[in-house]
Amino acid sequence: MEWIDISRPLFAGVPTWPGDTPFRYEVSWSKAASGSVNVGRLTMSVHTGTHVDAPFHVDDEGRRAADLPVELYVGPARVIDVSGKASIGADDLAAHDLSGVTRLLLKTGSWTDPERFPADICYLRPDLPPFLAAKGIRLIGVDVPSVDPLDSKELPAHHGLHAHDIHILEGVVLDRVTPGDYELIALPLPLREADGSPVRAVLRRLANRSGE
Ligand SMILES: Nc1ccccc1C(=O)C[C@H](N)C(=O)O
Ligand SMILES: [Zn+2]
Ligand SMILES: [Zn+2]
Repeated sequence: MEWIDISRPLFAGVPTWPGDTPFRYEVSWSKAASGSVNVGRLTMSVHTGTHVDAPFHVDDEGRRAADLPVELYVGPARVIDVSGKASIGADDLAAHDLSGVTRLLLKTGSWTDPERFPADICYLRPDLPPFLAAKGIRLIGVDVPSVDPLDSKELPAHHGLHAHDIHILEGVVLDRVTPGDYELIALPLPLREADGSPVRAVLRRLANRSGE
């Protein structure tokens, strides 16, 4: 089985959260100047492209990127299609059998133009975190830049997920991914202070178990 890259490419001009630090890569020391190598430097918000939020993003006492348990970001994951909805709550997932699922990726299809930051996205309603926690889910992934509405200041989904110890993966690309069971790798960098981290996220199909 092939690995499917579900990461967004990072380049100058990659869509970023309005007002946040633009992505930049520059060769700070060129091969010509150094006589031996090109050496690059990155400037970016950690919430760019495909990334994880660390609890410190919404909680001053919360864990930083380097404290995130690697086990959470490697292992079986279920991809489900929830496209065509303005938001997702417990009702929307009631028809899905999520027994045994610890990592859940929601294909909302609501970030349609990868070249632009979306104007409107499918978000998670406040009744979703307790529902997911009751199912045993520990990691939720979405194909949009946030689990909350883009204009939200209170961030109920971020706080609700954090309160239920469910970790957040944002900005995955699921357009080419068929719903089903996969092996996921989406490891954060060991950034000691950071409130999140870019990740390289990949999926590999697992042998079919359920009929989904
Ligand atoms: N970059 C920002 C700048 C200002 C305010 C919010 C953000 C965010 O990134 C929030 C988003 N819910 C996120 O976790 O990615
Ligand atoms: Zn984020
Ligand atoms: Zn977030």
